[in-house]
Amino acid sequence: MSALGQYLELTKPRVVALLVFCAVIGMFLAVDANGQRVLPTWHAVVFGTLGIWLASASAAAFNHLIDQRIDKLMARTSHRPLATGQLTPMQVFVFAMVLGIVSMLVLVFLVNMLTAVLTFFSLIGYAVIYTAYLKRATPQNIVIGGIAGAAPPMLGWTAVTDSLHPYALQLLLIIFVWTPPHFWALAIFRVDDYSRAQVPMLPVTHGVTYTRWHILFYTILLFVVTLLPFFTGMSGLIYLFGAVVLGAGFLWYAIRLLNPPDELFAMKTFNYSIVYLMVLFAFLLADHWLVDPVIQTGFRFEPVA
Ligand code: HEM
Ligand SMILES: CC(C)=CCC/C(C)=C/CC/C(C)=C/COP(=O)(O)OP(=O)(O)O
Repeated sequence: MSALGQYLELTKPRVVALLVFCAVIGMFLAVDANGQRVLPTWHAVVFGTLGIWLASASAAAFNHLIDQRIDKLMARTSHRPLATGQLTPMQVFVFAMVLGIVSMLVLVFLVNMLTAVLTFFSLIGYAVIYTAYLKRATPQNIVIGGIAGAAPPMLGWTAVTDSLHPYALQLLLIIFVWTPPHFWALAIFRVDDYSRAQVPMLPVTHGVTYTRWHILFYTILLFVVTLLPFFTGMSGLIYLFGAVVLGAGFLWYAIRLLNPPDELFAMKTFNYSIVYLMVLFAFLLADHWLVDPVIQTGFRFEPVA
């Protein structure tokens, strides 16, 4: 792989693509203090996206740096630039720092301080709190660490409005509850990797059966949490339809995973989780802009004056 390809690999491009997709949708879901739709300025969209993307890429590069010992031991990650020695730790450190600093400059000077601060906490939350500490400390690592990965729609929202709205926190909550079934499905498939590297992921510490039940529990919780945008008046019937159909699909996978038909089923569940989140957010967006708010149902959130 070319040097450019190696650096690109450090940024976890596919994961970060979905993070940024959710952030951009967060921008286009923003409402003002009166609950009216806000059309974001091109300035907020371009620089907000750039800043959030650079910060996520920086966090991903720091994760490569801190996890190099673990990555070398796992089949899934053994090809990574640091694991193979194609890049040096110093190169990765400088790259991660440059991305992080540029992202902060963009957000502080071209977006707003609130988004910069929240993005900074997300970067530290993933790169330091999750990677350097939680990942090695507890099987609840990805549940708690999931808060950082769940932040992007909220960051997109604040990039546009410069204020935090309960609706934005609802979007964070959706990704937060989605993360455990997303990750544990993969961890079941890769349990040998994690046990070889002695990372205390749930299937290693508590076994695969226990993890399957946890996936089902979080998938039920996710089904309930994804109804919130409808019942708080943030979204309408188009979204409700999408959330119920997608959620029923996820439940089908989670229930089947208790007695999987084949070895690959956990991986299929993991792949579904990614399609699920992408399409769910597309439904939020479509619902927000395609339907006249007057015919939306549900209860509209009334801000406190
Ligand atoms: C703490 C939270 C999370 C953990 C522990 C986690 C874990 C993982 C792992 C281990 C992979 C496999 C990566 C690879 O093989 O390269 C993965 C893939 C992926 N994750 Fe997550 N994830 C988390 C949160 C998220 C979030 C918040 C998003 C997006 C909103 C996301 C989107 C994706 C995507 C799109 C892939 C597929 C990448 C590919 O095809 O290579 N993840 N995740
Ligand atoms: C600023 C901001 C929004 C930051 C969020 C950063 C970010 C890239 C979150 C995604 C979460 C993720 C890929 C976790 C996997 O880490 P892992 O170490 O468990 O997986 P690995 O073994 O594939 O490295």
